[in-house]
Amino acid sequence: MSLLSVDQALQMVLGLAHPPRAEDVDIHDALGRVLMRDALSTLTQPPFDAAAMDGYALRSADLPGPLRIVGEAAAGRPWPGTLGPGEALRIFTGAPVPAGADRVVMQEDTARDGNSVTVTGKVGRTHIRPRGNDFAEGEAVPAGRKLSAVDLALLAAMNVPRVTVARAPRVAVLAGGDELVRPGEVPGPGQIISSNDIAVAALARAAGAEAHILPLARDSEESLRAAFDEARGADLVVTIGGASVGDHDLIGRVAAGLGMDRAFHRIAMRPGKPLMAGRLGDSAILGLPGNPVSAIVTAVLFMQPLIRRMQGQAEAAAPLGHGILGRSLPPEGDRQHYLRARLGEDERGTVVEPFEDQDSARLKLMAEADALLVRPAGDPAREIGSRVCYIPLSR
Ligand SMILES: Nc1nc2c(c(=O)[nH]1)N[C@H]1C(S)=C(S)[C@@H](COP(=O)(O)OP(=O)(O)OC[C@H]3O[C@@H](n4cnc5c(N)ncnc54)[C@H](O)[C@@H]3O)O[C@H]1N2
Ligand code: MOO
Repeated sequence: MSLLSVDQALQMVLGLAHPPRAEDVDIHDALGRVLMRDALSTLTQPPFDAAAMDGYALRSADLPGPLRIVGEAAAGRPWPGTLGPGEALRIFTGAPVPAGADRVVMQEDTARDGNSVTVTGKVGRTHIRPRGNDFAEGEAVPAGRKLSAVDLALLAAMNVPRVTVARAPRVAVLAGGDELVRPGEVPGPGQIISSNDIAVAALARAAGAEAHILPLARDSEESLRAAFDEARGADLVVTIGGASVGDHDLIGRVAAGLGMDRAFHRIAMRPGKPLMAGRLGDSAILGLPGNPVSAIVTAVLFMQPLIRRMQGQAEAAAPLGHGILGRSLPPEGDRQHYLRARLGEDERGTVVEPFEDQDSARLKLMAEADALLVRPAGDPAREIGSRVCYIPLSR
């Protein structure tokens, strides 16, 4: 039987997402959250025609003067009058431009003599920011948007102190294996440090989740059942390891015993063939392979998109870039291949240079990669300079 393609598997994984749940949060707490309702500006910005430069507000018809200075306006200190013929107002950036004036002349282009000012330079732009030229009352930051630092500033300027966002999906990360100990502990004979759960939880958080790393499970059904019990209530349970065909690969068996409705448990992907997905009670479940690179690649390709979809993001899949191949490659096998690669630039554009060694246990090489070069199953041999797709890896 042929294995599911990566695209088919991704659609099934995205289908595991529950509809996003709404909560209201203060904008201070909204970084990286996904808006569920349009956030509507309660203000127009600027609220008045505003000076864009320090200088003098005046009437173009009076140029070049001399003009009589009748007062002063600064940001937060408007001048209440109307400018008459032959008059100028000393004005500072951000101040309301008074009625009657149609331009601000920079002070560098003027000569002042006591209470009068003459324009000495060439006048060009009006240096007035018209009311509403940034945004108008009622304009929206649209639903579906993942809020950046700049978006938070925009919401603040719009006087929107609270927003309705998708609740952060709760993700429980479950690593298991008798060989694993925690960072800082001293590994015994045959033991290594558990690293995958650290990366997977961080990737989950980067996609907007609240991630919780469970205690390390041992290679026994009892230990795994206890771990699943602790994961109860999570929107998504992500297991790591124990997914392949070895005698100790228990995850699938234990999850099945607990009633998991499995969507698939192997896909045509390299690395990452032993990927599993399904549903366990109210939780989605993703079983990532144990090899460090395989766990991280499948987390980027499946877990992060699922977390994004759980927050209502339409564009959930990992983004694709296009570039030029930096080294020749032999024909591909029957699984879609994600090769760790470095990105460079030359006159042809982005150059994608895959590493020679693609061992899925080499974490340090993975850490040196900027991108995953994507090669479809059955891709023929490729020459240097071929056009290729890649998934950028954020640092
Ligand atoms: N006979 C076969 N053997 C294997 C196959 C296969 O198809 N037939 N597939 C290989 C592939 S591909 C992968 S990927 C691995 C996946 O195996 P598991 O998901 O069952 O993972 P484990 O056996 O538990 O571990 C594999 C490897 O990764 C290390 N590991 C596990 N968890 C962590 C962790 N949290 N942090 C760091 N390292 C971890 C573990 O010690 C093993 O070295 O199976 C191949 N074998
Ligand atoms: O499928 Mo494994 O994930 O190649 O290392």
